[in-house]
Amino acid sequence: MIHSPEHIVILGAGAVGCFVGATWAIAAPDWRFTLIARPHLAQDLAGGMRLTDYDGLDRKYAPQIETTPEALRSATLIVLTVKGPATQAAIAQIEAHAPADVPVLTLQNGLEPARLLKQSMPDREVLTGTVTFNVSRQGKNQWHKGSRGGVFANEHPILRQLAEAAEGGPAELELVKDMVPVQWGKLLLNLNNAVNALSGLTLREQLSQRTYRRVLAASIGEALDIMEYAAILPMRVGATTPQAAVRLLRLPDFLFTNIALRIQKMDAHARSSMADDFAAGRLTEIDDLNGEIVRLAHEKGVKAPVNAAILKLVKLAENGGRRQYSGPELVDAVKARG
Ligand SMILES: NC(=O)C1=CN([C@@H]2O[C@H](COP(=O)(O)OP(=O)(O)OC[C@H]3O[C@@H](n4cnc5c(N)ncnc54)[C@H](OP(=O)(O)O)[C@@H]3O)[C@@H](O)[C@H]2O)C=CC1
Ligand SMILES: CC(C)(CO)C(=O)C(=O)O
Repeated sequence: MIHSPEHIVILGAGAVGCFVGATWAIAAPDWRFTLIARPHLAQDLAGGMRLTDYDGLDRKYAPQIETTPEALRSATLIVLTVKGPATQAAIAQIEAHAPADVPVLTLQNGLEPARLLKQSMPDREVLTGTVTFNVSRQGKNQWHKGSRGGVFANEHPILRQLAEAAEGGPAELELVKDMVPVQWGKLLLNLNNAVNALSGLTLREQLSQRTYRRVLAASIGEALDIMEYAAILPMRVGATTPQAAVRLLRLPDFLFTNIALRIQKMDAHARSSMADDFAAGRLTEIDDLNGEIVRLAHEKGVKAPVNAAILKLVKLAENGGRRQYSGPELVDAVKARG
C-alpha cells in the first residue's frame, strides 16, 4: 500500500535503470518516477518502452525522461544506476542539485561505488542495493529480464512501501538491515562478468562450456578462501550457496546445463554487463569486481593469482588487447599470468 507521494529519480537510464525503474513505476502508479538519460536514449524512448522477461512479461510503459540533472531538485529518493566509472560525475550532479536530506540508493555492482558515495557525501543518507538478475537491451526501446532474481536493498521507509507495491513483480524488492554480506555474495556472482566478457559469448553459451566454468570456479573458490581468511561471510544471493556453486560449476556439461542453467532460467541472449562494456568500447567495472578480491588479498597479506590474472586480461582488453578467448585459451592465459 502506497502512502506518501514520492518522487523517485533514477540517475542513469540504462539496462538496470530502465527495467527496474519502469517496473517499480508500474507497481507504484501514484508516485512520480523520472529517468535521467543520455539525450540519444531519450530520443530512442520517445515512443515509450517495452519491458519483457523469460516468464512472458510484455508491458509497454511511457516513462518521464529528463536529459539534465535538474529533476534531482524535487527528488525524494535518488536511485543511482550508472556504471562504476561514472559514479564520481554522478556524485557531482547529486551534490549540485539534490537537497542534502534526499537519500541515494545505489544499485551498482561491487562494494566500491557505495564506499565512494559515503565518503564523498558524508552528510547524505546512502542506501545500498543490488540487482541479482540480468537485464539486456533488445532493440531501441526494449529491456529484457534474462535470468531469475530480484533486488535487495537496505531498510528504509520509502523502500518499505515500494517493496510492498513491487511484491510478486519482476523487480521484487527484499529489504535487509545489513547489505554488506549481500554485496559480498553478489560480488561472487559478478566474478563471472569478466569470464563472460572474455569469452565473447552469451552467458548461456559460455556457462555451457566446462573450460570457462573451470576458470570461474577457480576465481570464486579463491575469493571464498580470501573472504574466509578476512572473516567475511558472503550471503547467498543466487540459487545455491557460493560453495555449492563452485561444486556445480565443475560438473560435466550435460549435468550443468540441465540442472543449473534451467533453474536460473538463463535467457539465450543474456550477456554480462561487462560484455556490454566491451561491446560499447567503454571502461569496465573490473577494478570493483575481481579487483576487490585482489585488494582484499593484498590487505590481508595473501595472494589472489587467479583474480589478479583475470584483472590483467580485462585491462589488456580495455586497452585494445585481445577480447575473445576460447575456454582452453582462457585457462592457459589465466595460468600464464597467475
Ligand atoms: N545489466 C545488468 O544485467 C546488470 C547490471 N548491474 C549493475 O548496475 C549498474 C548499471 O549497469 P547497466 O544498467 O548495465 O549500465 P548501462 O550502461 O546500461 O546504463 C547506465 C546508463 O547511464 C548513463 N549515464 C551515466 N552517467 C550518467 C549521468 N550522469 N546522467 C545520465 N545518464 C548517465 C550511461 O550513459 P553512457 O554509457 O553514455 O555513460 C548509460 O546509458 C552497474 O553497476 C552494473 O554492474 C547489476 C545487475 C545486472
Ligand atoms: C546479474 C549479473 C550477475 C549477470 O548478468 C550481473 O550483475 C551483471 O551482468 O552485471
